[in-house]
Amino acid sequence: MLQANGAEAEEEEQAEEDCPELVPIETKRREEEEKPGPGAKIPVTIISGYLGAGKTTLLNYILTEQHSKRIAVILNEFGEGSAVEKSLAVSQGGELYEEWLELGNGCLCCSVKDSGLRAIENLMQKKGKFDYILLETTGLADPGIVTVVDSKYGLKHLAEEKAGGLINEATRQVALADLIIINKTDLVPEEDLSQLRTAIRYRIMNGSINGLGKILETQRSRVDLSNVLDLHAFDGLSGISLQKKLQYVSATQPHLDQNIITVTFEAPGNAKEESLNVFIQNLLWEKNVRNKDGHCMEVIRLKGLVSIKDRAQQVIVQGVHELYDLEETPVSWDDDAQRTNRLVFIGKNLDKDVLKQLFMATVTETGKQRTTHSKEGQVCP
Ligand SMILES: Nc1nc2c(ncn2[C@@H]2O[C@H](COP(=O)(O)OP(=O)(O)OP(=O)(O)O)[C@@H](O)[C@H]2O)c(=O)[nH]1
Ligand SMILES: [Zn+2]
Repeated sequence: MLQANGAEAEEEEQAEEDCPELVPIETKRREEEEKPGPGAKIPVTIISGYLGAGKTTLLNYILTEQHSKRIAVILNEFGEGSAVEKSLAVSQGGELYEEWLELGNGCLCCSVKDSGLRAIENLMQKKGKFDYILLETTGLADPGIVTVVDSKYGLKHLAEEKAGGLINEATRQVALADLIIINKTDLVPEEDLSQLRTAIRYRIMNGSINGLGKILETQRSRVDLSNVLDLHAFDGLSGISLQKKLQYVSATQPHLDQNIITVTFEAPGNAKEESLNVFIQNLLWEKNVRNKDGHCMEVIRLKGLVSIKDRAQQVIVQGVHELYDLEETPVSWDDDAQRTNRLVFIGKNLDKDVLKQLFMATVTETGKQRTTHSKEGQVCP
């Protein structure tokens, strides 16, 4: 199923010539590593997983947890909304060496061939400043090595049907992972967890190149770091390099689910908390917000940095399917500066103008929360 045919094999060879070897393995001992020789390799860990599963939470945990490792992070971004993602994701201080990489809404294999690879190369030039490179890819990107799975929505993602009987993203991510982290175990009862475990094991056995993914369960992505950073321990077993994996995937699967798009915008002003909640609930719970064609918008993932009226602190909005949170950050708005709300929506049938207009209605004093694009009493399927 995942075998390359002749033409694809040629493409693979071509790609291999273009791409410097990225083999993520061969961690040297600390002492040996102090003076990195020409052949020294820095392990690359790719954190994959469906939208909102907990990848950034895992990155943040790794970056803030006490450990003696020097880690570089490349975090992919969502187009213009990158400022949001950065402010949500960056852990301050430390001696971390960070380099930001815009992958747009793209997939990893394309990105690794152009800007992604260059960013990694740039990091390689700074060899000696860090021991590991971590790279986060979006849920829709091609699979990597550590895959984070959402306990609450994982089964749904694994079961999603794709046109033409193609393997869905969630399944590919799980099948290709060296390490699978079942996260958010706090959100589900044991029966659900056990069902998810079974489904994942089944996918590993049946859809896999390596078939040896290790499974861990976490809350807030708190995993024993040796499991994440020392993936070379598993690699010997999988017998296939990162680059090969990416090529297998790019040769056999369309890159992204075309129907799912990202919409981002910025808007000035202070939102009224109650109106903001109604806006979000209409989108995530009622699902009664329609685009210009009359199709109901389906938001899979929502994140943003918002300004709420009478609150000094910046507030982060996080939504994953029907669940959402408004969380005050320790960061205060600069009094003199215009407060700017930044929002990122990922989903189907999204319309930027409509979303922005509805959001703007929550920030104007007179704005009534009235969605001209929702039909009374008619809920989307
Ligand atoms: N209840 C619960 N929530 C969690 C857990 N881990 C992460 N979250 C929340 O889930 C939301 C999404 O987490 P992120 O780490 O941003 O997910 P992500 O995979 O990086 O998301 P994308 O980059 O948008 O694909 C945030 O609101 C987190 O606080 C957990 O173990 N339990
Ligand atoms: Zn993230």
